Amino acid sequence: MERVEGIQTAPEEYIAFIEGSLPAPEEAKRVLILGAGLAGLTAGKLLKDAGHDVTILEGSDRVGGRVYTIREPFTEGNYFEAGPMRIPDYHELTLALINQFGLETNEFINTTDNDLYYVNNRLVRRFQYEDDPDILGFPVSEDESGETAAELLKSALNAFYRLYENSTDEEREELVRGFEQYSMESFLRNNPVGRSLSGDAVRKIQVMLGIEGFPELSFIDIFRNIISTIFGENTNFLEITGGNDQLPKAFLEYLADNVIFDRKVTSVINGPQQVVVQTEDREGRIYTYEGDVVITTIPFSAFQFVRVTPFNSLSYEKRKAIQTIHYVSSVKVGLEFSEKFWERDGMRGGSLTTDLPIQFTHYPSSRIGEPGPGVVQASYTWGDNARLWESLTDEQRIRFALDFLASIHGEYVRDLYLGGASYSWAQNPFAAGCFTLYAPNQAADYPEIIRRPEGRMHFAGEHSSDLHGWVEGAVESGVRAALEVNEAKE
Ligand SMILES: Cc1cc2nc3c(=O)[nH]c(=O)nc-3n(C[C@H](O)[C@H](O)[C@H](O)COP(=O)(O)OP(=O)(O)OC[C@H]3O[C@@H](n4cnc5c(N)ncnc54)[C@H](O)[C@@H]3O)c2cc1C
Ligand SMILES: O=C(O)C(=O)Cc1ccccc1
Repeated sequence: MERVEGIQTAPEEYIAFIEGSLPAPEEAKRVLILGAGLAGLTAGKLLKDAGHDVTILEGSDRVGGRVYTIREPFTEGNYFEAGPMRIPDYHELTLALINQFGLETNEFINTTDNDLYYVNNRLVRRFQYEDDPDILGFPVSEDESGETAAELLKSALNAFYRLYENSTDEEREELVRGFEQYSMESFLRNNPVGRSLSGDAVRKIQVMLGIEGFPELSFIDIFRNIISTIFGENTNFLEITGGNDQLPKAFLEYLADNVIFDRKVTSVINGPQQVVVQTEDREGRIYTYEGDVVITTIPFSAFQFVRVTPFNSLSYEKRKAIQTIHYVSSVKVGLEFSEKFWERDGMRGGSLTTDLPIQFTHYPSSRIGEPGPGVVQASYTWGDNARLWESLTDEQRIRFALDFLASIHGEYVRDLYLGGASYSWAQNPFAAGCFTLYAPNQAADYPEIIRRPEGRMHFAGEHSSDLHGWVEGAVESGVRAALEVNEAKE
């Protein structure tokens, strides 16, 4: 499935702002930025470069937010990405930042013909499955047999896909409004513009394309953010060699004087003359900061614990969006082994897809062929599937993930196991979820409501972009909010 042109592309001039600078402002402002994730760091750097007085208040003790590379307890420089692992090579703003900071990248090998599928107790390779799409035993209907999940999905989406691809921006807005009522599952089962699929064909798509975790969520948002990207046939991905946390850390070198850690924001006074932000540190000590404007990048899930006054300084719609925007959960488990056994099993990058609770396993794309220990992202789950793992302790997640890997690669891998780590984003109070995916009936009106400034408050973060769940969405929103503040007249 090709990526639809115009999806996931930021405004052209944003690259110029990142590579150059914002236009000179009429007057410098005191800017308070809430959150030192990629949105806050991007906005902070642009506004500092433009001459504003920037303070970034971060609740945790590190920059990066959902960009989080876990390095303990792994050995020899190994790590696993608890957050982003892959950057599409057309996410130009993210690539511009990576290049600006001189960071090295390597291909993230998202899929190979050797990919493993372990479904309905059958273990096959991708080339075998593509040769015989019924090999995994989904009881699809007669006219649905002989088609892979991607082919079934493409046939069901084609009409909408063509409509969307050949539409102007205005026509796309109408399309979004016309189709926002559909969940992924309802669209596929009762297709308003094309082929409807049986429940078992939908199940095959959900398992094989990993969206079984959230079939009840917005068809439009899943189409825009997953289908034409991750499963786009010609999407190439990259990763930052040595860990994706090097991008936020590179920002910190430049913004060290502007970021204040251990400052959990508890309230914002969005006043007519200025803003006042109150924070707490881990010992409960209160710190208050004054500014001319505030940019909040705090995920709207966690933002519900921040008191904003005067109450009417935020509109009813904004408060409704803060309270009702949907966040998907996610849990990842990384396991280190003394040998890269997976390479002997033909896995050099690529993935395992399974109906077992681990859902997705991703094999390393770097240090391939080098002797010594390696870390496998043994489990990556979204939505309902992630909730299974949230119920477990770190040790239980590691043990279950090891059990499932051993059932696929052989019991001998247990003897090679060195150590592991897991991470649940729903259990991080500064994220309270993994990323935004709209529920039905949110895709048309929410974008404008979420991102529009109100009073002296500006809103950035992946939730405020149309690239939900991507670093690119965070960066794009940081540029937009910085531009708004830079141009705002007092
Ligand atoms: C599991 C997972 C996998 C992902 N995979 C990919 C991928 O492969 N490719 C990709 O491009 N993107 C991926 N993403 C999405 C990407 O990580 C996010 O879109 C992006 O990092 C969000 O950046 P942000 O600045 O909007 O938010 P965040 O990174 O969440 O930053 C918000 C900041 O605010 C801080 N904060 C929160 N509450 C408070 C408070 N009350 N007071 C003070 N500070 C506070 C947080 O600590 C955080 O530092 C993934 C995300 C997850 C979780
Ligand atoms: O690439 C990934 O793993 C992501 O998390 C990106 C993403 C974005 C939106 C929905 C699902 C996955």
